[in-house]
Amino acid sequence: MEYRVVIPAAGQGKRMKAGKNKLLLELNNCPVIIHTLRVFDRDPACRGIYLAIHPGDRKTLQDLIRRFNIQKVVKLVDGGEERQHSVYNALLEIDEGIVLVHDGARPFIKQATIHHLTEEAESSGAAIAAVPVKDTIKKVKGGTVEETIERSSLWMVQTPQAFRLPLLKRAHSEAAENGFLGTDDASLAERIGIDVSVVESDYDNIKLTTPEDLYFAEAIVKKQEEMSGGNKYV
Ligand SMILES: Nc1ccn([C@@H]2O[C@H](COP(=O)(O)OP(=O)(O)OP(=O)(O)O)[C@@H](O)[C@H]2O)c(=O)n1
Ligand SMILES: C[C@](O)(CO)[C@H](O)COP(=O)(O)O
Repeated sequence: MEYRVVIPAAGQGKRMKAGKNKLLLELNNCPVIIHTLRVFDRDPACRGIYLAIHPGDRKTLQDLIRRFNIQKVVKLVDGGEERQHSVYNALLEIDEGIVLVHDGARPFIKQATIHHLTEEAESSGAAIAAVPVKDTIKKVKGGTVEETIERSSLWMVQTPQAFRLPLLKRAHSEAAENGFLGTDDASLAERIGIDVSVVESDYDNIKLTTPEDLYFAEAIVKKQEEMSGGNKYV
């Protein structure tokens, strides 16, 4: 199932405290954003990458895309103040088909998950990657436990999130009209009554958010290289 992908990459990485966009940090001598772009660039089903960027990173990203021979970036779009604005700006450049939204900061997404999501979005309209919560989750107020939340129905939501394009455009435009800001794209669809399917992903698909995530990322890169004899994208 062919698709196009929006990759929001316009953040500042404040929680990473790297002093620059965390997507430019290197894992195994290759910037995080290139790891992410390569997964889609090497997927025959991907018909185009729409990258939302901070204007200050444009030249750097153009150079990296050229240096690492990434072929499928159709457009570098200026991002916005929040992730949601960045995604919407890129979305407006796409006209047809199934669209995925995938964080630039999640470099370990697997092609199998992408394909499962695109098929699910084609049949149901909207599908997200997620994994079951492993820890016990409690609601805390003022330092005291209010409630232990039943865990069996709790999932940690990731990206990619896949949609039929008109549905996601409507979800974004209605959110913008109503001043609603969500932390993911599915929440914009949920609020206008759209059912969102869940596709079970894996725990390697981490988002690089805080400094300790880099230790996990190094370990995942190493594991993937060992498993694939040096080529983690096959
Ligand atoms: N205005 C923004 C904010 C975030 N992102 C992107 O959305 C993804 C997920 O966001 P997050 O991990 O929160 O990244 P940052 O916003 O960079 O991090 P922080 O919140 O710590 O500043 C990242 O690929 C990030 O580049 C974006 O395109 N535009
Ligand atoms: C979209 C997301 O990655 C799903 O887990 C997440 O919600 C992004 O949120 P953040 O606040 O930008 O980390």
